[in-house]
Amino acid sequence: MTERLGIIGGSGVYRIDDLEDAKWVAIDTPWGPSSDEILTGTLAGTPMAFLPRHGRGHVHSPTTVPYRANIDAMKRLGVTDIVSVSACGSFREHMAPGDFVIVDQFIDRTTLRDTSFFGTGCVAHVSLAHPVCDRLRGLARKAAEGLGVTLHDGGTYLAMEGPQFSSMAESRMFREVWGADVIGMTNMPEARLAREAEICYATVAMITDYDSWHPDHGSVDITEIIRVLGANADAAAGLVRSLAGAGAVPHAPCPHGCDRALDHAIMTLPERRDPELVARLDAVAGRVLG
Ligand SMILES: CSC[C@H]1O[C@H](OP(=O)(O)O)[C@H](O)[C@@H]1O
Ligand SMILES: Nc1ncnc2[nH]cnc12
Repeated sequence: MTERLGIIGGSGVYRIDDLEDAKWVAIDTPWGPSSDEILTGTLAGTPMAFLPRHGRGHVHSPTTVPYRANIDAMKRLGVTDIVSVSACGSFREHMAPGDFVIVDQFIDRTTLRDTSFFGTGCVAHVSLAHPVCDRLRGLARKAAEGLGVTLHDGGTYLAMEGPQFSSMAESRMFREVWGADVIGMTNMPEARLAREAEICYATVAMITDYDSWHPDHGSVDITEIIRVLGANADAAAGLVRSLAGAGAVPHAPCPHGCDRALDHAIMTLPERRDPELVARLDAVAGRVLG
């Protein structure tokens, strides 16, 4: 199968331009439909698969995004590496609206989502100590250089359930006590599921606001977020173009083992596995389930 670079576009990023042989394709998955059709094509010679996380027209809330279907569909299309381009609030004075942060860690505060492909009848435990693929992160950082935006190399992304923004007390706690740098609502469980599907994953956080902690910036305001996203549209498009030329695909074996995450992860004895669940795992875990 053709290997592809996957891009998951967040708020404000609903399509990518300049693809050769561009085609929106619907992929059937055992986890239901993905957020939208997936845009396939070639950019800078690289086969691509682009998925608007919330769907074109922003249909899905952070809670109702079908994360499992999205990752499964990307896997079925041959995606080996996914870069998420996401709108985020900032907990750091020096990470200002308009800046990009190349995230390297996550804290998961989501509560209402399916967080795993595995379960009763096929139990698996993958490592998530380093949820971001360091090689892909390096490529994303390089791709973001020269876009004319201020870049921050490394940062902890806190994923909240939403859809409401944080209270000021939460915002202060996340920043002062928990050490988070940016906040969003979507990259978990996406990163967990990508790891289970043995897909390298990295996030470029586009800072849109100072959340609710900053004494000089009042509380987070969606109108302002949309304004910043609009102002960043060219930089986001430039990022995707240079990511395509960054060499993630064709995919060499991942030095961090993201693409072998299931090697020793499945605990359930073959004779005790649920055939229905095993069948649903054909794309995600077919490599190890046979
Ligand atoms: C439009 S502000 C809140 C919304 O934006 C972010 O989405 P995404 O990560 O898909 O760019 C955030 O997580 C919320 O879903
Ligand atoms: N302050 C914020 N909190 C959560 N998600 C966001 N997305 C953009 N800004 C955000």
